[in-house]
Amino acid sequence: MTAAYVALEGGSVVEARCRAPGTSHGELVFTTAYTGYEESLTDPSYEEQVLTFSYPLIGNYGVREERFEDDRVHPRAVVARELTDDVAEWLTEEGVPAVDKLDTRDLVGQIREGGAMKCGISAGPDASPEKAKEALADCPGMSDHTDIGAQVSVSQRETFEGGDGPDVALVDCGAKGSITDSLLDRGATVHVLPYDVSPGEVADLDPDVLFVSNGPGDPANFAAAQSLVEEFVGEIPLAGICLGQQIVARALGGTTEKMDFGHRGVNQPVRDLRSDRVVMTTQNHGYTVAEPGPKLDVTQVNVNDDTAEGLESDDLDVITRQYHPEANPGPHDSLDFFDDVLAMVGDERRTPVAAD
Ligand SMILES: NC(=O)CC[C@H](N)C(=O)O
Repeated sequence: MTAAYVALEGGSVVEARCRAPGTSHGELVFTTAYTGYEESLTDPSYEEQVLTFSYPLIGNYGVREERFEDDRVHPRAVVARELTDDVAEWLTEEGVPAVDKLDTRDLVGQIREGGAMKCGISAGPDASPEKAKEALADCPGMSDHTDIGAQVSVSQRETFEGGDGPDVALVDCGAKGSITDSLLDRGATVHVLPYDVSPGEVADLDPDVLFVSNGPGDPANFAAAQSLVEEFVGEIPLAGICLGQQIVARALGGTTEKMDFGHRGVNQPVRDLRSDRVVMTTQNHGYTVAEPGPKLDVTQVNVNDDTAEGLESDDLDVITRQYHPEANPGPHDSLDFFDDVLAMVGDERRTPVAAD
């Protein structure tokens, strides 16, 4: 068995088996999702993180490109109890180190106790505990990645023609492909814009909706997208998913903070405060909105810890979600979010979550 080592903040080093060689580091986080590894591993929100799967067997239904959310793997390394050959080969081709045959239950327990932590990984024929520790010592904190948007965004506008629906300007801070697909499915035309697009370029486009995507890292490091929201709020309907919700909140006078270990999985319960309906949601975030600010109402909360899951303003035409209504992976219970976003165009806005 080719060796691998995972060095953790605090000094411990865990021995593992190499499934894809290399040296890497990142913020060690875990997802409890038991399916959807193809989607999670290609989700740009995991940029600069090392993803641990708490579910013990990853890869048992192969690797299919049609499930990918982007054209490359985003976590800097992958940790699981057991990775199949299919996934090991894929990650080897992608140059993303992967390790298995370690006690992921213990690792997840440590992250829950100590919070998301930095780690260093050394895997392959030349692997050593020292190399893993050196990689850990070089690991920046998540908030130190001050221009992380540049690593995941399109560099110029890409337009996807839809039907007769509205024109959506999607600010790509690391967008999952399923967000564009969900809008196209509803007849919208989607203009995918760089994360640092100027207000002038958006004004020239004259979209019907400004939509801020999900993405990696600290929302405080997306100043350009925040300025866009400040510029266009009240002029154009605004939507946001995950990082997008955090950026919109910050732009409208709210605050964000880092969570201990975040929410990552496909069964996070969310209560809509107006209908009292609870839906299961897909989540992947380590920051959260602490204060929504004076202009936004918290309309949905996480049942487990009461954090803000939905923010809205009827007056300003703003709807955002902290979770991932586009699913992929996970439940489809919240796909109607996209109907609600498009319904802000014109006068026919519906109640965001219908009571049963
Ligand atoms: N999925 C996302 O958009 C993640 C948002 C942000 N990077 C966080 O960790 O909170």
